[in-house]
Amino acid sequence: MTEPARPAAGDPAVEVRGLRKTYRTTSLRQVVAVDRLDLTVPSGGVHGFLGPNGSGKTTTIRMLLGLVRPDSGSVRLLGARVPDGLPAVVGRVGAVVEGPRFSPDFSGRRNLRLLAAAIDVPGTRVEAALERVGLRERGQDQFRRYSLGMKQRLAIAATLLKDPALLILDEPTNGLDPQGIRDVRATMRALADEGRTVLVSSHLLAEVEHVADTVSVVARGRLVAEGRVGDLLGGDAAQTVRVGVADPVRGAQLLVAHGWSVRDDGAVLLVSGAPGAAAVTEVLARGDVFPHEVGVVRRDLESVFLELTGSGARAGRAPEVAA
Ligand SMILES: Nc1ncnc2c1ncn2[C@@H]1O[C@H](COP(=O)(O)OP(=O)(O)OP(=O)(O)O)[C@@H](O)[C@H]1O
Repeated sequence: MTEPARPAAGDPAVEVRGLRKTYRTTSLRQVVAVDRLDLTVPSGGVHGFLGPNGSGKTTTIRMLLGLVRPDSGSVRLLGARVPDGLPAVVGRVGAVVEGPRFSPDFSGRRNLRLLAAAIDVPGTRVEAALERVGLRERGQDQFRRYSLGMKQRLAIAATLLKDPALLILDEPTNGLDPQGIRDVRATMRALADEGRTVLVSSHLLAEVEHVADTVSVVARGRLVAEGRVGDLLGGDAAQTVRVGVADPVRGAQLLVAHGWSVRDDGAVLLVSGAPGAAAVTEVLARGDVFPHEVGVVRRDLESVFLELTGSGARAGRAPEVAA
C-alpha cells in the first residue's frame, strides 16, 4: 500500500466549528440534533466521539461526510472545507456509517474484489486490506457465515481499499460480543499505529476507553468535554477517597471545613477534591477521628461521562423545541 496521505503537519484531521442541525418531526416540532458543536480531531491516533444515544453523533458524522447539510457552522476534513472541498479529499477518507452492504452469498474476498473494481483501485489491495483486519484466513468464507464482528471488520477492510488517511467509524462495536469488540478495537489501534486517524463514535465508553488517544464527549448535540483520555481521568478531581469512620457526621464536618466535598453513602464517606488518601486521614486524625477503612476510588471514563452528560442515555437526547 502507498503511504496514507495526511493533512499538513499540525492541522487537525477534522475541524468543526459552530455546527448546528435541526430536524422537523412529523408533529412539526423542531429537534435540535446538533447545537453549535465544536469538534477537533487531531491528526493521527484514535479519537473517540462519545455521547449517549440521541446526542447527535450520527448526524454530526453525516455532516462531516457531506451527507447531511448543516443549518450553520463549518466543517473541514483533512484541511478541505465540506462540502465544496470534499472531492479533493474524499479519496483519502474512509467511512463506515451504516450497516455494511455486501452480497451475502459471495465470500468476503470476492465482495472486496468487486468493490475494488467498482472504485477502480488495484485488486492487489484486497489481500492487504483483509490482512489488516485479520480476515485473510477467512477471506474465502461466504459473507453470510461471518459473525457480526467479522462483518464489521470487512466493512473496515472495504474502506482500506482506498488507503485512507482518515477513517470515520460510526458505532462499529454496536451489538458485538466481547471478542468482536476486542477485534475491532485491535484493528482500530493497528490502523492508527500506521499513521492514520481513526474517528470512532460510541455511546458505550468502555468500548473505546482503552483504545482512544483523545476523546470528545457530546450531550444534547453539544461538546461537553474534550482532551486526552488520561487528562479526563487524571488529576485530583478524578479521584474519590473512601473513608470509613465511627462518627461520619463529625468526620464529614472536618473534611468539608477543609474545602472538600463529602458524600455519605451509608457505609463510608466519599471525599472528592482531596489530593489523596493521606491528606484525608491526616485531617481526620487532627480532629481525633480515626478511620477504620481508607481507599481510593479511581474514576473510569464511564463515571466522568455520566457526570458530564447528566447521567445516562435519557439525559443525552436532543431537546425538542416548538417550531
Ligand atoms: N432524519 C431525522 N429526522 C428527525 N429527527 C432526527 C433525524 N435524524 C436524527 N434525528 C434526531 O436527532 C437527534 C440526534 O440523533 P443522532 O442519530 O444524530 O444521535 P446519535 O448520538 O447518533 O444517537 P445513537 O447513538 O442512538 O445513534 C435524535 O433526537 C434523533 O431522534
